Amino acid sequence: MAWEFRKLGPGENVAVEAQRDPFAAPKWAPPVWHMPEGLVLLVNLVRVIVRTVVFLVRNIVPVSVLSGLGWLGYRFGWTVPVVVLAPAVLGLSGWVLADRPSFVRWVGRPALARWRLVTVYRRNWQPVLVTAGLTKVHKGREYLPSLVRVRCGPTSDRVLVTMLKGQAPDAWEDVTPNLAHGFGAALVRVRIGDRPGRIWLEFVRRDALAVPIPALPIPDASAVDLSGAEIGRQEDGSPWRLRLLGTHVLIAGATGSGKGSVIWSTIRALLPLMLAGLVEVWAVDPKRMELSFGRALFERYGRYSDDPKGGMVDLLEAAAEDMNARAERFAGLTRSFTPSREHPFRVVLVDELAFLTAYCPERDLRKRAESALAVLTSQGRSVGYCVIGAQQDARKEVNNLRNLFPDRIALRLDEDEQVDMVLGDGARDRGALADQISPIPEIGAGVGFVRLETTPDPVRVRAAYVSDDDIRDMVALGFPDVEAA
Ligand SMILES: Nc1ncnc2c1ncn2[C@@H]1O[C@H](COP(=O)(O)OP(=O)(O)OP(=O)(O)O)[C@@H](O)[C@H]1O
Repeated sequence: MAWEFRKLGPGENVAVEAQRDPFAAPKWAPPVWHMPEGLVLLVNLVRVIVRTVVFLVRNIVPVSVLSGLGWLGYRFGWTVPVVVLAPAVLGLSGWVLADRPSFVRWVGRPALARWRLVTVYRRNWQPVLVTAGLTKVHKGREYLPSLVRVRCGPTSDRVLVTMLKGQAPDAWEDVTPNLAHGFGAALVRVRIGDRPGRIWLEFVRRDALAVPIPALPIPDASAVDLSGAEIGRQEDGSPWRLRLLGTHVLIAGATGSGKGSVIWSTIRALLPLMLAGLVEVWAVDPKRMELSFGRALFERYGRYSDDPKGGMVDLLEAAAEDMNARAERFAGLTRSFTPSREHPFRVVLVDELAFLTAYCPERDLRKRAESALAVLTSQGRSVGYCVIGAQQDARKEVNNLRNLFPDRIALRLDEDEQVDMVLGDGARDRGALADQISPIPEIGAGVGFVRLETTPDPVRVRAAYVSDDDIRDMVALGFPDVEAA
């Protein structure tokens, strides 16, 4: 449609639709006002002043320091600011040398957070959010979610965001790839914020778990905590502690995903208590691969079976029977379990659950194994029994005991829908991308996601790698008499 202007008087122009047809009804549009140049300049000047004041207030500390030093230099010469700065620089250097972690915590990280706030997040905030469709335009006005705070960790940034009124975290979860590319991060996860209407965006700058973690040192017996045995590292660099007391653990992962490293790191963490007679590991090893390496250890400090003709099922049934006897004995006496030599904490380790519950050709054995496992997992927690089951296939039809395992670990999985089957509904949307873990062993083996009790958000972890030599050393430690002979 073409428009033309009609001048009605000085400074009064009217925009009307250009019409070729002389008989058409006239169409009128609002007048276009002439804006005096001086007013335009004034408005722009006010804008610049407001922006400068906002910048100065937001950056009050660096601006005050720099202007103070500048003023000293101007008033008394450049040596004065240097003399003023020197003790501060010396003090900070001394701090770094004396206590680097506290310097990083109180100075390094906040300074990095400030820097990334200004140069990465605030700078790209509007264009990225507009492109990702997270802004709204209403009556010609653009509404933009606001950026509250940035915190920097060793490998990731956490950005606190106030969403638009009426927005939900799902809207952000749907566009995490856009946010990752927009802000130059490897990965973005959406976390619940400190109050309704707010979320934390976690921008992963680099993969802290990309390098294998060597086997952890065997702890002292007094340092072993059955409520949190250290078996690897979390993405934020803190130890990954696996709870064993009062729970059962399911480890799901495709072939080569590193289930063995989770199993062996757990045994390694328990070894001192096994040697002290306070923990027993009963191992069921249908694959005869992973666990057979430490067979001697289980036979001496627990039990071991790889017999497909019924030995493995017998072992499970013996465990269930013993557990029942223990439950009867403890009934009404105690509610919390403390391991002793008489009643050691018993870990029942099943390397491939699906073999016993789905693949075993004998129906009778399958049924017996399933019912022994169901008894152990449903009643064993409070009397010092913990079942650790590993399995390659997370599908429901393969393992319908899954829900009896309160704690579950998802290592690399073949399909995205298996993630929620293992970790529970919504886990993948909350960032548990177990199907995207690298199949290259050095990068992805032993890497997985867990859900901790304290937060519904899945946490990325990596188990330490216990090599064959490490296992040999552990076996040697378990047989000091043989070594001495
Ligand atoms: N935590 C780890 N860090 C680095 N490399 C690892 C780790 N765990 C395992 N690996 C490597 O990955 C390979 C596969 O590991 P592993 O045999 O434990 O997988 P799995 O899940 O038990 O497989 P399967 O189900 O086929 O037995 C191993 O050869 C090992 O070298």
